[in-house]
Amino acid sequence: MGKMEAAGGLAVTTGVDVNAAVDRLKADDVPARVAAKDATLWGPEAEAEAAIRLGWVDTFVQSKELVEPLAKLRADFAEQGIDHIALAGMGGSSLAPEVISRTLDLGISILDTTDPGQIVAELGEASLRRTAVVVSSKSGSTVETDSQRRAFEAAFKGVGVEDSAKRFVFVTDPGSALEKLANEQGSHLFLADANVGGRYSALTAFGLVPTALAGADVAELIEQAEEFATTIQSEGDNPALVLGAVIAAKPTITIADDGTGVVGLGDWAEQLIAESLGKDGKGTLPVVLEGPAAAGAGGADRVYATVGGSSTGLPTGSALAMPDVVVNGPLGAQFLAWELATAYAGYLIGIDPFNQPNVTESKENTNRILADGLPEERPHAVDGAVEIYGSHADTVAGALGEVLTNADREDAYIAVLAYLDRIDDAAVAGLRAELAERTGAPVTWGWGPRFLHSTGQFHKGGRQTGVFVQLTGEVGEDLVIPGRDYTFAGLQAAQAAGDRQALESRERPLVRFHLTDRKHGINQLLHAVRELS
Ligand SMILES: O=P(O)(O)OC[C@H]1O[C@](O)(CO)[C@@H](O)[C@@H]1O
Repeated sequence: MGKMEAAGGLAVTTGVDVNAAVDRLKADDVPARVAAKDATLWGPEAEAEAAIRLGWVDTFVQSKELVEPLAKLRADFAEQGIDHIALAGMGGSSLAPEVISRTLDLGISILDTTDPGQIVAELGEASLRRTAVVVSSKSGSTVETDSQRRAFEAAFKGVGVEDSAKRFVFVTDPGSALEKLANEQGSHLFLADANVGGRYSALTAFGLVPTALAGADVAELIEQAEEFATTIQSEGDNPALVLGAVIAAKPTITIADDGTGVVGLGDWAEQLIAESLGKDGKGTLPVVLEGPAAAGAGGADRVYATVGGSSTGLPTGSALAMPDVVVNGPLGAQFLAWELATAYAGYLIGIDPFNQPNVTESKENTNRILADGLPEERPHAVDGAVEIYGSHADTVAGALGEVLTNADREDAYIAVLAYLDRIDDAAVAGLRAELAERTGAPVTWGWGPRFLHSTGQFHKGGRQTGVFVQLTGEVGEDLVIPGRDYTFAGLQAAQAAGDRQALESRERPLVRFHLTDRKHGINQLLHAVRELS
């Protein structure tokens, strides 16, 4: 399948012709300049941010200091009968732990949501008694994370857990409100390297604290990164350089696990690529696939990547869609390789890979809605358990048909944004592949509010060709957020409405399906899409 470059335990094999881009990166000395943390590389406007965001290039070496204290804390927890880890965190503060947890089968509960049902499900008494909660936030002020922390605190107290502050492990940057709170209430505290942005923080305290507490051998992950780091400036095989050129090569990159041992890296890489590269009206759109050769994997406008743990570089994808690039190697090496590659792609595309200028807009809209109330909206039509907004159609099938028509133009992509429970409502994600089968456009799936910290940046800051489908749903059991005058359902609805306003202000088509009964509504959506040709 074209050429393979392998070094430091990781192999990148690709049929995409990236020779010119790789030559440019080499001629401009980009690998050496990134290794030397040269903040001038992405231009004068990016310099100030880059100066405080390049720590990830080697900070994993310092991360070794975490290994012993984390082993001790895990043993202390075990002595107290605490053997389950829940993680409250969004975006870069939870996506790397999720990949590590899935790859090593650690069973960490990741709460990157405001869906009340998903949170209530974590608060059962039996599970609470054996749970420690890692609260991870670089800024210390992310609303979802803060709300989740408050819910756990109240729940621990509610079931009579003594000294509940000691059930919390905070991971944050020095000087944040979370650091202050940890010190005030006596919770466990791990401070992260402030010179690493959230999406580049996999091998810092953010990636390692929750996973080590759940039993991961994080020393091994660090060693894998260290081995791979020896290749950064290689004049010979340089897999990260090739991967960077591949990421920059086409408007879209689709990503699937190849089934050889790294599970779910696509969700993490999605945030890294979307927030780093989706801005200034350009960038690469990442699309996470359900598996090898899923619908919409390949196409002239996209690079299809598979990721696996085996270092043989042999793809296991079906003959239906052979990958354009195969990235094989252990997880620690994968993290560093994709981070380097994204920074290189930013250089090639001419984008600052360290800021996320459009993320705040939806957050500000949400805050305003929480203060002033939800905007008055009436559905255009009601079809069974589904209210339809933002469409001229009277049926779900008709409205989905409009989505396909809107996406029937060069450069368009479809984004389905589901503010639902990604565990209980998981079946609805089948909509992505169904839409992908029926259109030539890339189709990306996002669970709200999780995607707001990932592809949300691209949708508002990248190429303005998105066709959006927003899904919201009635809530069964709501949950108060202690100390706040809104509930989780209120926050979730305000986030959906805030993002809707941000997208609509760009005059992008957005149809919203509100499920008045989630199970029935999901069945209806899936049934309706299958009726479309
Ligand atoms: O770790 P924090 O500060 O809670 O931020 C979580 C996420 O929110 C963002 O800042 C913006 O969406 C991401 O870049 C980040 O990973």
